[in-house]
Amino acid sequence: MTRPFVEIDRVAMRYGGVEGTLALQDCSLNVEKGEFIAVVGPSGCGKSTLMRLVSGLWPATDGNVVVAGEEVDRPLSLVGMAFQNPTLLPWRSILDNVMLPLEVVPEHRKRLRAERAKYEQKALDLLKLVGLEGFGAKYPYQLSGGMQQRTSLCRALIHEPPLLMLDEPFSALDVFTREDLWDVLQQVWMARKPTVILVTHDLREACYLADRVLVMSARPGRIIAERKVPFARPRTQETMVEPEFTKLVAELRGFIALARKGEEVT
Ligand SMILES: Nc1ncnc2c1ncn2[C@@H]1O[C@H](COP(=O)(O)OP(=O)(O)OP(=O)(O)O)[C@@H](O)[C@H]1O
Repeated sequence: MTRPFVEIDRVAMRYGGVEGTLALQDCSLNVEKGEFIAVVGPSGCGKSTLMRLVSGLWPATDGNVVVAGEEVDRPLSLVGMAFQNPTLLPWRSILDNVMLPLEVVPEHRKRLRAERAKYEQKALDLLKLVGLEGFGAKYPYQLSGGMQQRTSLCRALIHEPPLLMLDEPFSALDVFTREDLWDVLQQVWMARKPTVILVTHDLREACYLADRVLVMSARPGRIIAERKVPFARPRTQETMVEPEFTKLVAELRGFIALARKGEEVT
């Protein structure tokens, strides 16, 4: 049997030393290669902390994080990330912001030098895919928040990372833009099958996009429930009005309500 692509084994994370905040405790989960999972849970339960540990941005206080068979002990280069706040570099054009991972990840730098035109075209194609054709030469301040967020999604995808870590990437967007981007992400996932970990507060988003939804307890966070999402792909607006979809969303909402009260999910 092949190993899961991401293995999180009884991880704990405490910020600020022994007296500090215990964000995660006894948190375990596995993600298979090419699987799309969503992590949901009460506010402050440690979802972003979990993302930081898997990306290697913080070391765990206890337990093990293994990605692609290797212990995570430094920031991973095989990961693409997008967060709620797009954090574009204001002095770089939109195109140059999208190209950034190719410049900072050593193994891409050489390829970029040899084939710049090809990668620029790829960045422009991604911008087109998210509805930003013609905006490559603009600067972040010239774009709306939603457009900046779409740029940040392109930046996460440009180097075709095998692992995509998305921490509430759509939460600041209006509902129409958000649902458009769900379809873009679904399209990218279906075409390339990266392994995806998506943190979201939006249960419809989780059920629209993921193969499996994992529910976290209140802080210190750990996984307390999971549900497979059985709907065929590509999922569409019709999927979201199916009774089974509504039922799944309601069930997950019930789990989170219990978690917020510190009660067990059975
Ligand atoms: N850098 C930090 N230093 C100290 N405490 C932190 C730090 N980052 C997070 N925390 C604390 O760890 C706990 C978990 O935070 P985290 O951001 O992981 O939760 P979350 O589930 O992503 O929250 P939300 O749903 O509100 O986005 C919180 O109590 C938070 O205050």
